Amino acid sequence: MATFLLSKPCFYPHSSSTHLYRRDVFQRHSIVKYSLRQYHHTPAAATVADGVHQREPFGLILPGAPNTRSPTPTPNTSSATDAKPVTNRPLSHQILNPGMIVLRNHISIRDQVDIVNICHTLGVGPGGFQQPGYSSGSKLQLQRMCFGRNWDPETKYRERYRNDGSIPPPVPPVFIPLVQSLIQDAQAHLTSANEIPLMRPDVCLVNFYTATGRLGLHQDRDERPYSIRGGLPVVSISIGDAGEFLYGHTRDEDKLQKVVLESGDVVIFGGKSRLIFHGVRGIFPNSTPLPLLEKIKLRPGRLNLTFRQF
Ligand SMILES: O=C(O)CCC(=O)C(=O)O
Ligand SMILES: [Fe+2]
Repeated sequence: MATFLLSKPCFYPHSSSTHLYRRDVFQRHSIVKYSLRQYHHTPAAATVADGVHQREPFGLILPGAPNTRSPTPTPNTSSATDAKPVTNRPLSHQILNPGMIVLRNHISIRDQVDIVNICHTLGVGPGGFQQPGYSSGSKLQLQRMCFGRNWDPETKYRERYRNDGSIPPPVPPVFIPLVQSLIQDAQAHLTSANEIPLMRPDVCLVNFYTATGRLGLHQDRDERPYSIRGGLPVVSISIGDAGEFLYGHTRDEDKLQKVVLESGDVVIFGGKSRLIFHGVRGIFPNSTPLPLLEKIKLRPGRLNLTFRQF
């Protein structure tokens, strides 16, 4: 039976290095239990006769075996006890703005695999991935699935049903403690925990960008006033290919700042940055870490989950 672990980083230095190492803190749960028992009873499949849109299932995991190539050899200068994090990137953080932080490499490869598995299973089911668009016919340059509440570029959170007649699955419960522990990790780096308040995620947008994917500059401002005015943070997890993320308190492209988000990175923006403008300018193709591709045949591209409290 497949298992599901959400491990969070642990802030204690390894005895022989300044790198920080993870500790697994959550119990393993069954992904099969979550994805199949809980969610696959959602509404009947849409048909053309209903006058609703058909949708091609979009899977995150490609058929076939994962990449079994061993990672590029690196000179082994360390002793046997001097273990390296699996992606060779240390845990670190960067405060980007008041109320906005990036936690680097905070999602373990094992958890990334489990997150991909959950999003794949739900993504091919009712309420799964589709390319959002406008009534004019123009489309966003990504595949998207919502958890908890339907969000549409025109009707925002107002329409319960999607154009294919389905409703989104709820936020998988196993994500809730993960998101909350990420917020707590962020708070530990701030002068005051109030800069990024704790929240309980009940909605999430799950985006998948292929090599040509992107997302225009926008604010996440459609959640309830309680959430927006309270500065309850958006917690954004990136997996797969790296992406160039733009942000700033302005729409002026020249004044925006940018940061490259890699697999396992987490951006949190709340408090004074809750309404920050942000977008994804592009994807760096073939930049998914090999240790991830050795465990799961993730489709080329970038997966991003943004959790919010509605
Ligand atoms: O993909 C990202 O990093 C950002 C996604 C985002 O801003 C959104 O879905 O609202
Ligand atoms: Fe956003």
